[in-house]
Amino acid sequence: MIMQRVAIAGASGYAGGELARLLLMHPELEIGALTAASSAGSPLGAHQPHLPQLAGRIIQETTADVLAGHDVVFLALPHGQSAAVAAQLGESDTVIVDCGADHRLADPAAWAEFYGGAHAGTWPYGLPELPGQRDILRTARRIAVPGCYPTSVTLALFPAFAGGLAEPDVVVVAATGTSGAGKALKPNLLGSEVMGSVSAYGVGGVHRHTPEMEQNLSAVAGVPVTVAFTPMLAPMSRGILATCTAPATPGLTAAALREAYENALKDEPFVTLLPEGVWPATSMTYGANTAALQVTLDERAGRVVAVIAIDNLTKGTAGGAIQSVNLALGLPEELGLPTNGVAP
Ligand SMILES: NC(=O)C1=CN([C@@H]2O[C@H](COP(=O)(O)OP(=O)(O)OC[C@H]3O[C@@H](n4cnc5c(N)ncnc54)[C@H](OP(=O)(O)O)[C@@H]3O)[C@@H](O)[C@H]2O)C=CC1
Ligand SMILES: CC(=O)N[C@@H](CCC(=O)OP(=O)(O)O)C(=O)O
Repeated sequence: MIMQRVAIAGASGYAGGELARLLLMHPELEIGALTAASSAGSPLGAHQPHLPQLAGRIIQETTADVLAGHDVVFLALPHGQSAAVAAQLGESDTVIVDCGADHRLADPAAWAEFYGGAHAGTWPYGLPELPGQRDILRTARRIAVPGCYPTSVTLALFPAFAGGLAEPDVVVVAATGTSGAGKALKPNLLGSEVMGSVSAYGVGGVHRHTPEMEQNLSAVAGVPVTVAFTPMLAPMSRGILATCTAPATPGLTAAALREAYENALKDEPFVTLLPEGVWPATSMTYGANTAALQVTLDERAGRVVAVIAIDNLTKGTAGGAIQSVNLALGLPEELGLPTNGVAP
């Protein structure tokens, strides 16, 4: 069997480390160059000690020359850097996968409002579960990996909007772990600030993932969907738990809602609709490329309520990225990806 060679730019970071962990388990992808910035020249084992199989590999500079000659290049770099590196790589048949935000948004005005600076362009969106998206990804040579919160919220609500079961007025409250912010030291992420406390941040419609959620759900609904999004920081390293609600369309019953979700998700390998009465917890999805989902109708408030858990680094970044790459390379979508979590 001829293995396809894969480079990871940003290998010393959280997303790069999770890509490497998963790629070590992939039967048809082999890890080639590992690159970064300030850590170039040092062994990967100094930055990702949980990956002994790669401990002796030396991290290289992130240059077009080092990344050339691979079948797939994952860019797990800060916003702005991935567009710059992708531009240096130029036109090629290599599958280039941006784990950052640079190529996710279709609307340059939304980019300018939430990120600022020049919009790099729009690449095929790496969420195979979105209706119609699998076929697009099968021929894609550029892939924009969704943000971690948009992955969770889109998976939680797309069955409701695809079935015309909810009004386009979404409210999301979601808690995330600290790894979502990356490895660099940030004052609000010091252990003494995070331990034993849950706090809201990015309140009031300013979080940069808001337009991405609206983009995804509007495409499914066929009308503009607004999302009122409140993120929260929870004292855990990994995980997102998102509670997503929207007004139910008149006449919707709990049974019809459940049936619509069952039908929409029955063939999805990485979205589990939990048995009725079982509610998602981040611990169910730790290290798995699986989203754990539950839905109900709040009949008193007249709202669809969907609760979803993902691992932000697995389904929310690296696992979702490899799932899309499997499609782009003509491999089985599930190949090499863990579906089971770790419990307790
Ligand atoms: N963490 C998460 O849950 C998620 C992250 N992402 C995205 O993945 C990307 C990486 O995030 P994350 O891993 O958390 O971030 P980290 O801060 O943990 O890692 C950043 C990585 O990028 C490297 N790097 C920084 N600047 C440059 C540069 N100029 N040239 C080359 N390499 C550079 C760093 O290298 P060095 O250490 O040598 O400086 C490091 O390897 C981001 O775009 C983020 O949006 C997406 C979804 C979720
Ligand atoms: C705790 C924390 O700060 N979390 C990050 C998670 C977002 C993330 O990782 O998203 P990108 O893929 O767009 O980088 C945040 O809210 O900005």
